[in-house]
Amino acid sequence: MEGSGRLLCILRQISRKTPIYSRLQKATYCSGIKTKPLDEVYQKEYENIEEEPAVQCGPNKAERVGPSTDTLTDTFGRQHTYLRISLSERCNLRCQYCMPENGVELTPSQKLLSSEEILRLSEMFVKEGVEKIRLTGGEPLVRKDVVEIIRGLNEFRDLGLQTIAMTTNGVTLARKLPALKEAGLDLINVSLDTLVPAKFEFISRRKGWDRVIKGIDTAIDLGYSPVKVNCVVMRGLNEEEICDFVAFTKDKNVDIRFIEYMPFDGNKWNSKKMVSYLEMVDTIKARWPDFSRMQDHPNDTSKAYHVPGFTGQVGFISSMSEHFCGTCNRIRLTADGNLKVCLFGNTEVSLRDVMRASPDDAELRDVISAAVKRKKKQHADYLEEIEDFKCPGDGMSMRTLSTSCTHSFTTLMPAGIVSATFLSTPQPWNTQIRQCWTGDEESMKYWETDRRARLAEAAERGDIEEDCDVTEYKQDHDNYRNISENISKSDCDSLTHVDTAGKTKMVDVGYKPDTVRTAVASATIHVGEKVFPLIKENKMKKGDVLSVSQLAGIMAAKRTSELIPLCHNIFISGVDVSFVLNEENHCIHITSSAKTAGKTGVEMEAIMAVSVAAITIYDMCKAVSKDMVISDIRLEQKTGGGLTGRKSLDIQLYMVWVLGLTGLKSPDIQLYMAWVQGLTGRKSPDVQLYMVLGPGVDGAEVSRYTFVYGLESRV
Ligand SMILES: Nc1nc2c(ncn2[C@@H]2O[C@H](COP(=O)(O)OP(=O)(O)OP(=O)(O)O)[C@@H](O)[C@H]2O)c(=O)[nH]1
Ligand SMILES: C[S@@+](CC[C@H](N)C(=O)[O-])C[C@H]1O[C@@H](n2cnc3c(N)ncnc32)[C@H](O)[C@@H]1O
Ligand code: SF4
Ligand code: SF4
Repeated sequence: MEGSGRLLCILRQISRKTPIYSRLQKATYCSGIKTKPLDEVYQKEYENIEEEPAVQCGPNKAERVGPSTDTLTDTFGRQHTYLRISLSERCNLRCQYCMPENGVELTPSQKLLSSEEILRLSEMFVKEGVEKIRLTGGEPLVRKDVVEIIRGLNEFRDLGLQTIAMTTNGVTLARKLPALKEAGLDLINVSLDTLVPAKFEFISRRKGWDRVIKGIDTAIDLGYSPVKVNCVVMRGLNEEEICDFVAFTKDKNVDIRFIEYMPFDGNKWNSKKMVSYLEMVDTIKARWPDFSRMQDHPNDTSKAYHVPGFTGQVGFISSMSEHFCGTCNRIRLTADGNLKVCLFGNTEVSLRDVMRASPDDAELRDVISAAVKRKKKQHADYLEEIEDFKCPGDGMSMRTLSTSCTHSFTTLMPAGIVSATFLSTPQPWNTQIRQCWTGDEESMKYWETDRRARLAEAAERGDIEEDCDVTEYKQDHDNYRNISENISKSDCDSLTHVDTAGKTKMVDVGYKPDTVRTAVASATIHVGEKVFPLIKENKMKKGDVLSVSQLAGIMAAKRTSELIPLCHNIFISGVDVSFVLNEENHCIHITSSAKTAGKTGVEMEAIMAVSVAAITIYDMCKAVSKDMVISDIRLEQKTGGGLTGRKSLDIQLYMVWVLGLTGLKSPDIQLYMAWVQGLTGRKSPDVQLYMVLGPGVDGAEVSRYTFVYGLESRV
């Protein structure tokens, strides 16, 4: 709807929502060109309009919830009644999808907004029609004057401010929330991406899971309802926890909001890591078929759902697959005082400079109005620029890729019976994630360098928040060390493939018991500077190099016995191939893991997988350059084999759970682990856990414990 039609619509909205006629004095044409005051031109129409239900108007069907003035109305008729203020650029976590490991470059403190400046700007925004202010960041709670700021905002209720909200990582929430509430905080959103403490540490590169849970519980205890919990879902990292998170809403009044992973500068986003809203709904419906949609609130970013009978609810923030720009009512203020009219927009205008130059609000209003009028219709333009972004129509291919991820477990719940399939290998969890979290070189480096030293450095820099226990960060991380440290080098004392007469023979493994065996292999292909960017940006004419090579590797592993003469044909229960791109050296590191439950090992399959994946990369890229070198094909580690294997399992534990978790919790597993550690003298013993779960036992819960301890578990 263009011109006067849209304007009429706006007028209808305003008449419905705004009893104060004077607000109309400031309204202008939606084209953004300043014109005569509305009362002169459209008085007649205004008078003829009766109150009526919400009208969706304009090409974007903008829903007006608030009576913001023209200053905050954009050219698409969207009224911006929701201001998000970043209180700090700093953060006490380093979530991989959000911040680089060493944090962001910090603005000098004199350039940051003081609390007085934040309050002055807020007051002006509220006078212009902002009804909701959300404090965010960085991490808002690292700001020392946060309580004073909320107290100051609370003074603006009479001016029209209805809601003061905060989004926090929750690490220090439990302690600070009573004061925040007393100062006037109405709503709280807490971010939590995993229910597995050790995984939390991997994702956020800091400890603190238990603190966040405590923060959520404190918020519930203090009467916040619902407490919204934000979970960014990333394939290969936490997607398998979606149902666990839904189960979390069974008895807790929380609103779990699954967020589609969004691309931001340098956060290594790629479409394969993104799990779309519809895919998540499918996953949940497979377990709870009556999982259903609820009524959304206007302007909500999330689509509300629930499992009937559950206390809490679920939401999906589908910024990528189904954007909600049409009803956008948000603007943002950065910690250094820039106004950002769109989360994805590049344009920012400094309100700080205008404000510091003049005590008069009029100039500020003009600058804000001009910026709001420049706001684009939606962020799709930005997404189209991201070559890797594909609409979730191709969700199937994403799903296909994810099925090769060996560490993930599925929790299958046919009515009343709990069973779970655990495919994790007996390595510390971080190694498993490293294999699955493809292409993330930064994470690889992180685990490979001495984190204690780096944490001490961070503490010295003051990067770690004052009230976070630094000593906690410095704790020994032995638990997470790669198990390969503990596996002695293969004792090649005899060559079993050659018989005494020097002829070849296939070793009879018939007498060996079936045991679970895993192998990890790696290879490197140096592709050179011409080819590297084409692979990285997925621009190779022949197709998606990494996806094709991944499939080639997996297929090759399955056919190893046909190609290597004396190899046994074994049943492979899982195989995964992943890649890490090394920009500096223009090479790709390929890792594979293979798994079987049989009489002989799977290292040949793992080695085959990386070899063929490397050759396939060569094949896909040879038209661009033939200067590629495949090197360093090797076995990284091998586990399993029971008492007859060279790198034998330390122990197999059998456990039976029939009475639910009351009788068996994390400490029990800890106890067993201590016992096995004592028995074997190894810090990370190689343990296979067989579990028989009875009805009423939460398989997912049990799996979390075993996952944390890096146990191989079979149910
Ligand atoms: N596209 C887009 N996504 C946003 C915007 N604001 C928040 N989000 C998404 O919503 C997620 C959760 O943000 P929160 O800080 O909890 O805020 P919120 O969802 O607006 O909170 P409510 O006020 O409870 O609706 C973010 O991680 C983003 O993914 C926005 O302006 N545009
Ligand atoms: C940037 S954080 C700031 C507030 C606070 N530090 C926190 O983590 O809640 C606000 C929200 O943005 C989400 N977020 C950050 N990076 C994201 C990304 N790449 N994709 C989707 N959501 C993201 C976070 O999970 C969090 O819920
Ligand atoms: S806690 Fe929030 S601001 Fe900090 S790194 Fe994580 S998402 Fe980003
Ligand atoms: S991307 Fe921009 S326009 Fe779209 S909802 Fe977010 S802030 Fe609004």
